Amino acid sequence: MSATIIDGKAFAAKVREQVAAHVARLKDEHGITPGLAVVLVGEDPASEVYVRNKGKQTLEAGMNSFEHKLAADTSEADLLALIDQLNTDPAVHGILVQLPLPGHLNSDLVINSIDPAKDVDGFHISNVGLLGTGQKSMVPCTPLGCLMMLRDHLGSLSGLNAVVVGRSNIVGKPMAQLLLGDSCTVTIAHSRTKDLAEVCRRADILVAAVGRPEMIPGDWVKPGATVIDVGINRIPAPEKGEGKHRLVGDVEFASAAEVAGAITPVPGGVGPMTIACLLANTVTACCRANALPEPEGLTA
Ligand SMILES: Nc1nc(=O)c2c([nH]1)NC[C@@H]1CN(c3ccc(C(=O)N[C@@H](CCC(=O)O)C(=O)O)cc3)C=[N+]21
Repeated sequence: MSATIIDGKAFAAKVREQVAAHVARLKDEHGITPGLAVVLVGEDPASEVYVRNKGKQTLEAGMNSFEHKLAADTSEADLLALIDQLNTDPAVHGILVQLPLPGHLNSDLVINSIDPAKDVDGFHISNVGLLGTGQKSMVPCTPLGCLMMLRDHLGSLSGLNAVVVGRSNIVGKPMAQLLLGDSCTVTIAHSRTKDLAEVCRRADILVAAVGRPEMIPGDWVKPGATVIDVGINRIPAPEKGEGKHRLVGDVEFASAAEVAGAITPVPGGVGPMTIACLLANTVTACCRANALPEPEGLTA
């Protein structure tokens, strides 16, 4: 293995320290405590673990955490009423509605009912439009975390060929916008892309966000490239015992690490950075709501 491992877990811990320091200052100097509300509809066990981790890290950073767990059959009207209440609650600076929502709920409608200033996921159409036009916005947490790691590792991204594999609204598209904002030449590839391997081999920066376990082998990676693996896929691991699972990314780590200049591992890469950026976005939203200076280095 020749690649540098980009330690997202350690990086995320540093980001959380910066967040905590800023939160302490907001409390001391202004008597303000940032608050994050997380809304979970239904009882997906994986989501519950994730929501619990977010709540724990929010409190550890000195912020308030408000968890709202609703039944799987909650009506759209009830969910919209809760969001309305959170929109007007001055103690709530950030609102996250855990996705995916149960099928009977229109997630576009729900997301777009969140006050854009409190939309710490950056999924509201108004934030999407602001990001796309290079204006100040709330930036989606996963792509923001990827950008922080890329800037930290590479310094300038200017002029580099970036290939984003995956075109989702939550990762692929906003990631492409951020890379364009840092003057990369950006290609968005996806499952229908012709000669995907060739396209990937041109990438100085390869971001994999397709959600298919180990889909990208090492021989699709340009020697020396920086590889960001967004995938978090749970696959059976009979070698660990019956019914056991392990996490893998969208990139075949062992072979890619032979070729890449740097690579993020799964777990311990993009995942922890996503949660750290959620906390960072909550502080940013709180500062903006109170017309106070924003934390430096924690926004795009
Ligand atoms: N509105 C909304 N916003 C989200 O940001 C959002 C969401 N809905 N729905 C669910 C997904 C999933 N997600 C993860 C974040 C961090 C880890 C993470 O920290 N993973 C650890 C491993 C955790 C483990 O061991 O299971 C790691 O990669 O090292 C995982 C998953 C955010 N999501």
